[in-house]
Amino acid sequence: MLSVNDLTLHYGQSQILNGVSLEAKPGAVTVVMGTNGVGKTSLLKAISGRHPYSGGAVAVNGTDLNHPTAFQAARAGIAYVPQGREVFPLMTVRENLESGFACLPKDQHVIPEKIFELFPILKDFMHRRGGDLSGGQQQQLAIARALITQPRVLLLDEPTEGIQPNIIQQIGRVIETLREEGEIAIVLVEQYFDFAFGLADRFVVMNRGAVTVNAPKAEVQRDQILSAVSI
Ligand SMILES: Nc1ncnc2c1ncn2[C@@H]1O[C@H](COP(=O)(O)OP(=O)(O)OP(=O)(O)O)[C@@H](O)[C@H]1O
Repeated sequence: MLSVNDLTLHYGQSQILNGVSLEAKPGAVTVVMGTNGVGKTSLLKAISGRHPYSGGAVAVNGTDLNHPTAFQAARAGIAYVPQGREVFPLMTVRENLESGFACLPKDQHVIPEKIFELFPILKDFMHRRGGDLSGGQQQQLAIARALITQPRVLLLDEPTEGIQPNIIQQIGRVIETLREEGEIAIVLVEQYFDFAFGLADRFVVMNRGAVTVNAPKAEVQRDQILSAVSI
């Protein structure tokens, strides 16, 4: 379980997050939505240790991570798939996957067969360079690399951006599979409304660095969320 409590974040003098709180439970998809620039990516960066937060707390299963570095957050079970994927272009698919081993003990440096069940294309392309894959394949590689770290929390930043429809469907099925397995808390930042709405168990809507809606799907109307995230 991921708990974010009263998180604030600044870039220099600009305050971007103004006390964000949310919880994400294992086996559930928590969708974070909001218009451009409200702070969704900044929130994921703060949770994953990619940018320091100024105040508040991030905890996994009740343990406060206390301003973690990216490595410490990964060790604590937080995996982050950034917007734009950040696949290593000159490294092979295998090497990209193996980079996820960095936060695991040596005896766990094995790529689980489950990765190839979720993403069969990666098995065929193990020796291709990351930069030679299509955008959709790179997105699958980025999610697979995150799963290699055996996370308890998976943060996905706009995984459908610039991806063709059939791969978006595959990514949706992977998210559903992870939800059914019930081990990982999934936090999905997504602008593709129908994709996000279809997968969501809980909605967090942000506006200007603050949470304006935080509710389970059963308690919200589609149009309510749609109007909250439309300009
Ligand atoms: N490194 C940075 N330095 C200064 N300002 C930044 C930095 N990164 C983001 N910002 C600003 O912080 C605000 C929030 O950006 P952020 O990327 O978190 O929003 P977002 O909701 O993810 O937007 P989008 O949907 O466009 O990705 C924006 O005004 C952005 O310009």
